[in-house]
Amino acid sequence: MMGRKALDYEELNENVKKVQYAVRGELYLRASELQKEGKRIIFTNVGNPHALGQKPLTFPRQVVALCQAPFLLDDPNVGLIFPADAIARAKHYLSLAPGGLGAYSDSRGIPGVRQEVAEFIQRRDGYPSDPELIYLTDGASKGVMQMLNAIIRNERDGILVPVPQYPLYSAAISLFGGSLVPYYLEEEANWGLDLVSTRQSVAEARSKGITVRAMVIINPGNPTGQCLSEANIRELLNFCYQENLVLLADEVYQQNVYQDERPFISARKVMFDMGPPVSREVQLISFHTVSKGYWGECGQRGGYFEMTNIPPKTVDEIYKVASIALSPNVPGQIFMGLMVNPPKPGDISYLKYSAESKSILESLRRRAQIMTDGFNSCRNVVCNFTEGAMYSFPQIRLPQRAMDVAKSAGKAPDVYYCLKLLEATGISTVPGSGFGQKEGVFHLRTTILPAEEDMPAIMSSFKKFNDSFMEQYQD
Ligand SMILES: Cc1ncc(COP(=O)(O)O)c(CN[C@@H]2CONC2=O)c1O
Repeated sequence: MMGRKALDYEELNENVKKVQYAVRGELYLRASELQKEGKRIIFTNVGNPHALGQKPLTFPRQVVALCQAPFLLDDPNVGLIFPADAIARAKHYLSLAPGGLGAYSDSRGIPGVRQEVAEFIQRRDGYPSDPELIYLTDGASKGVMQMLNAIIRNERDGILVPVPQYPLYSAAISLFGGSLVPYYLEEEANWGLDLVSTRQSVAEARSKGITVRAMVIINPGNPTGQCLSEANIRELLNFCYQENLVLLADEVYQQNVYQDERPFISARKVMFDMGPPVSREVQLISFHTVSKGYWGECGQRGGYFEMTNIPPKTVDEIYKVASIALSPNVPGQIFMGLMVNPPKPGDISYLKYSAESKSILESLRRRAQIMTDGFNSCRNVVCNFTEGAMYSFPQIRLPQRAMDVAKSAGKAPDVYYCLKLLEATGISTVPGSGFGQKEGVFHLRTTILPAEEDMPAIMSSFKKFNDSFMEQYQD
């Protein structure tokens, strides 16, 4: 009888078996089953704009199409189909990528594209940025995982993560064998940050022998949608300075802002505005992606992280690890270059690019309002407005009887509710338990991405389900 094999379940790395990732968890799997049975499913579980009908921006696709098929550039009719600035840009990127899109690039990404990212950051923040400290990655996820892997040494290393949080963080911390140290966002304060309770969380972790090493902020927030004010970010930077924490600033939704009171401001800009000692001492990693914003190019897997105040020897180690994967995907890098360096006023494609972008962003803003109002029209639902990002995270107040029935079915109350919602309406959401929430309080996360014309019908379908659910289970 042969002994167990390395890839038998029982023999797997325990960290692999422990890891959870709710965005594609039980609800998603059930929704996929129902879809196979022919039920119409509205997949609002993932912030995946093009999967819900959003059209890609024209200019980037024109440039990448020409980069993917450079023989088109030799066609005498190419100018009849592609605008001159797309042709010029494609030639520019092909000159930056020796061997074209089929060749590995530098493990940190194409230098010329990293230069474009540095110039974008300089324009955005008003402070110099060094392309040598910017690494292009296969989506922001890979950058986040690489940095967490570098920081976590063992299970006594803690990472401060906002709760509710985007489960990439809990999953990666678990996978790398570290400890998640939660800091709770205050729903009643519009998902605001409470540093007093955060300090308590750090003190409690330290009393258990945890070394808190880094703090994650997600701004704008996922799933909560809040936008941090400049004052909030200053507070956080002072906190990281005092507690000697690395700040991991996840800013992938920086283009997705739907209110004017708190426009996006980067952690890096606030840090440099503060000046020394904070601007010299706090180690900061900032993340961005082409998956979000009004681009929504999730499948292209374009992302970057920028390192600030990181010692050269550490940068060398980060480079070494990046080299293991040889090269970030090259098309994704070109999408990143195009996103940070889009057509400018006067360019042939500027008007079209600007009109397309504006239309998407304005529609997202309207959809955020429609969804928030729809949830708040239900007597047992309370929903903060989606100030930014792409999600709505309503609190669902459930009758005790519903919670008892859920428990007897072996389900968390919000999982039970979301499964019933899915079966009744085809709306596929993620239960709040997948993001973390305070004890006894239940939420669901959906996206504001369904087509605007479908939104009213979706919200009335939700309200019809919710009201009948409440009637069925009222105490
Ligand atoms: C806060 C945050 N950071 C990073 C990522 C990863 O982005 P990349 O595509 O660049 O790897 C996501 C994706 N958001 C997931 C995907 O869709 N729904 C979500 O909650 C995210 O929400």
